[in-house]
Amino acid sequence: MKNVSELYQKTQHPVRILQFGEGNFLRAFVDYAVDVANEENGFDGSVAVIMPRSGKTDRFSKQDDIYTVCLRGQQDGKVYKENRVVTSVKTVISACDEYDAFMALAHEDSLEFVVSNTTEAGITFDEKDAFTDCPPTTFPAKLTKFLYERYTFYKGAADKGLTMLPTELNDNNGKLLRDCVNQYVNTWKLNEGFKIWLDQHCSFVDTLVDRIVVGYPKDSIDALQAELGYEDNLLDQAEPFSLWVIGAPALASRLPLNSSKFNVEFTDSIQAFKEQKVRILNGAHTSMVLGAYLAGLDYVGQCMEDPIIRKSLDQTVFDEIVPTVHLPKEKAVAFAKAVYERFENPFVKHALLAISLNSISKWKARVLPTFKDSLAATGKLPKWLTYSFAAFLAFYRTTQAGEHCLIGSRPGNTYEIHDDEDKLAFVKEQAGKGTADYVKAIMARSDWWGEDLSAIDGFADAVTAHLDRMAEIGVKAHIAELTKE
Ligand SMILES: NC(=O)c1ccc[n+]([C@@H]2O[C@H](COP(=O)([O-])OP(=O)(O)OC[C@H]3O[C@@H](n4cnc5c(N)ncnc54)[C@H](O)[C@@H]3O)[C@@H](O)[C@H]2O)c1
Ligand SMILES: O=P(O)(O)OC[C@@H](O)[C@@H](O)[C@H](O)[C@H](O)CO
Repeated sequence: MKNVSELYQKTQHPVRILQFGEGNFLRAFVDYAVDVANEENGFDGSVAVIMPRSGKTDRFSKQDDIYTVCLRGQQDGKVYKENRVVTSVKTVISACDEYDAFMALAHEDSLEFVVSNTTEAGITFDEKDAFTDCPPTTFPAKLTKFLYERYTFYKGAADKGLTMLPTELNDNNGKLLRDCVNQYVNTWKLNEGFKIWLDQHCSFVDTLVDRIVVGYPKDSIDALQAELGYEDNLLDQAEPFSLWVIGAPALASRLPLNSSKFNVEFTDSIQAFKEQKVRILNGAHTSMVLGAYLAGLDYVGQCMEDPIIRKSLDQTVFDEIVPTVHLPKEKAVAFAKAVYERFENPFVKHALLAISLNSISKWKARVLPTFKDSLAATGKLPKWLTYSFAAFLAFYRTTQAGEHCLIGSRPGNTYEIHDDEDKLAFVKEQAGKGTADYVKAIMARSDWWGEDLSAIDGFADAVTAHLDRMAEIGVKAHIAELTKE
């Protein structure tokens, strides 16, 4: 079978976008949108991708950076199927191994935008980074060096400033990125002219993204390749739904990515979109998947078909999450119902284990604010969100280490637990203690949660009781029991 790159060729467009992150999400979202906009809207742009962490780029170069995005799902009550060969990626460069090539991109006359998705762990400041490092470790440090190179090369020209569009799911991602860059500028004592250029001619915009991307579909790849008639080792699978909310209405004309296949909303008020999406969609994922996995399920679609897990999700979403969303109730309910249809998508298998990655920072960002609002509004611990913390603790509880991960177990198999290594080391240390001590030790990590969760009245006892009951009758039976309370 021929490779996709033997059948398709890269389109030639000036590099308008620098992209930090080579992951599945950006390739099925931004690069896909650019590809469509080149065809439909005359965007005339290509993307230079930077791999922010160490790793090889040869899997991209072997295919001349070309790959297929396979969208599968329901739209307007009909089955939607699209196979699009994306040719908008001009190059993929490793910031670590090809530092000079990375810096040379700062001289590209046509460059206008910087997009990123480095996960919620990526936008951060590390005091150990030095200006002389080539490259420094964090994404914001690399970006600061890149911007400085551009400023120097173009002698501070006003029209060479860049617009940063981070897509990480952190709150106020644009501001967060700007703050990190400013911290590097100050720590590295970069010159006043650069500071002014950064302030006046560059901008950092908050954005919110929404599309379920499952990446390379290991289970169905043979059938997909047979259908396509070629081999594609970078194939990326996702749902048809797309939404990119960009917090700068003035960008609409410069970034014509809205098309018949991709939705972009330019608005001044991004926060309402963000709260609704992160609390309902991501919150539903994070509060459901760890317990559902321990109960024997593997994919989101299976959870939607399982009467017990489905009922637990209904009660979590409609009784506990939706009432905390600061939007008219009908709107939040309608959004939740649409999310359910996306979770039910029979064509895209979203693995619970994929969603389990980094559950500590996810529970903090995606569930804790809802938990606290619900507690404040009702004066009671929300039953399901309390249970979700216990499910997280049950999923993480193991003393067995693997390579850069922990090894957990459920009846019938073991599984890998991936999170920050220092967090996993602490969990492993505490896991062998008595249940109440294990719960308190994790809850007391204010540096993980932003506060000491064991200080919340009754929370530690309630979570301990859930863990005891799960151990006694099994996770599935415990969930079933809770649905009847
Ligand atoms: N997959 C989805 O459905 C989806 C949808 C919306 C948003 N997202 C967001 O996109 C992010 C990536 O998802 P993905 O599916 O592309 O995963 P992926 O594993 O395919 O890619 C992860 C990317 O993040 C980079 N990265 C990871 N840790 C980093 C760090 N500490 N510093 C710098 N770069 C780092 C990697 O180099 C890679 O480019 C997720 O965190 C999620 O918040 C994903
Ligand atoms: O991609 P992650 O690992 O940060 O989170 C898992 C899912 O909750 C997430 O990918 C959603 O599917 C996505 O945010 C939908 O837009």
